[in-house]
Amino acid sequence: MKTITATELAEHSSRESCWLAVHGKVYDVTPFLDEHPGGAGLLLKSAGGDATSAYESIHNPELIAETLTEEALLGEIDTSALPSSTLSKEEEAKAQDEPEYPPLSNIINVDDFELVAQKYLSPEGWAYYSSAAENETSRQDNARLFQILKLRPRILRDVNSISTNVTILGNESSVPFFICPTGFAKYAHPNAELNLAAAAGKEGVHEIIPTSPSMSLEQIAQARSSPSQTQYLQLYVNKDRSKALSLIRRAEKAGMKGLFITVDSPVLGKRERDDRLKALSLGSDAPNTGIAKIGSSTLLNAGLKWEDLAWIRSITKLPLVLKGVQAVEDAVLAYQHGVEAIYLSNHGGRSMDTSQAPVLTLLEIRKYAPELIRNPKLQIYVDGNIRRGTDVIKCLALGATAVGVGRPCLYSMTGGYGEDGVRHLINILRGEIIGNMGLIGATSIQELVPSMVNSQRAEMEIFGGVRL
Ligand SMILES: Cc1cc2nc3c(=O)[nH]c(=O)nc-3n(C[C@H](O)[C@H](O)[C@H](O)COP(=O)(O)O)c2cc1C
Repeated sequence: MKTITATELAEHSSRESCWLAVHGKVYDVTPFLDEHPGGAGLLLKSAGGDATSAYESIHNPELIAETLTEEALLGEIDTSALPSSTLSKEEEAKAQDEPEYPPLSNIINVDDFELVAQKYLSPEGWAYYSSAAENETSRQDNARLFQILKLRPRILRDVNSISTNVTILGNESSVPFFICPTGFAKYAHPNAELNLAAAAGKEGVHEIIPTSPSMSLEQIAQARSSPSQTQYLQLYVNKDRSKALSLIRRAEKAGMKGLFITVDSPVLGKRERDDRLKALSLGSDAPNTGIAKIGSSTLLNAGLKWEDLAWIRSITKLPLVLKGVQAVEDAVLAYQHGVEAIYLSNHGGRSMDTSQAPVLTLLEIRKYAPELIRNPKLQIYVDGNIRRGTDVIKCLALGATAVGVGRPCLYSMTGGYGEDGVRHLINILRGEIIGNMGLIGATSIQELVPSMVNSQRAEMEIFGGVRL
């Protein structure tokens, strides 16, 4: 392959001729400038120089080969000849002046991690992680529902020995919560999904890997701490069936134990904080494009239908979960279509704003289709602002098998905490679950029963017009 010098590279730093170096290879991205989902401005920022860290902070290493034509690859460059940092003087000064983050022993609840994340993350990273759709009403409502559900502790039961074990899709988990799939984990830590995998394995927790992680599925599978560690793949079913099939085959080969098919985002929710920030930083030529749009442009499939489940079922033996069920009617349909589990979620409020909180959907199912609750053929998972052990206990008592934790897992890696931060987060939640199970009078998850939750106020919000 041809060798390109740093001087030669630097000569191509304009819209008319834009070359970039990524991982020691030089690409001519001029014809791709206007197709880049993040806008030409992002590419031009690194034009004529090394774009590796900018590329890596967002993209999966495989994406470049999948996206650019063979002709775009011009040659190799000796990376030691390139300037070691593309940071501006102000950015370098800021980096040296990094704020100190508290030791993990000072982080005593899940929300403490959010405060660190807000300080640590770049404005883009913070907007992408923390934002939700439109007025962010659903994100806030997910939290409000947990506030109006009240607990009814039972007394004088021997709670000396408490077990939090559950079985999720036939696999043992030490706790009734798992790590949700989340994209762009590298904003939080350079080792991103490797931290999540290692921490989950050491703590006996399951994790769901997103369709488009920031490193390859195979690398994440290799980060397991034991071969029996449980990982699942979240699937945005690609419009192109051959691509969907090839990802499913990779998931099987990499030992994933189930497919979580995301169904709450046929199109992308309008994330205004995310879009606004990108629009500002890229200037007037930028499309109205936040990180979410960049990441999802090739993933979402607006044409996906119930009938497509039969095709997925026909090509794999992996258990299927529908992630993003938001109404009892769809819970019943999912059951009729024979999926192994439904996952009640509004995507952390990031898809449709004012969509009801998943725990309200759980109450809706209890009211209209109680036969689905604790049904041996169907597990139910819930997510959306699970931040306390009591939130977990409320969902389980009302019939969920397990719950998902999203943003906090990303936040827990920030501040340089990495894998230790994720382990600390898991143990904070585990401790709160054990403590509150003791207080409520339950020694196992099975002993958490609906009468331990006073859901009367929340039930007044259940939709009255359901016809099944
Ligand atoms: C930054 C971020 C990225 C996400 N990426 C995905 C994704 O790629 N696929 C998916 O199914 N859900 C994704 N989600 C949704 C989560 O899986 C989960 O449903 C939600 O975050 C749960 O709410 P919580 O963050 O309040 O715990 C993402 C959420 C966040 C915050």
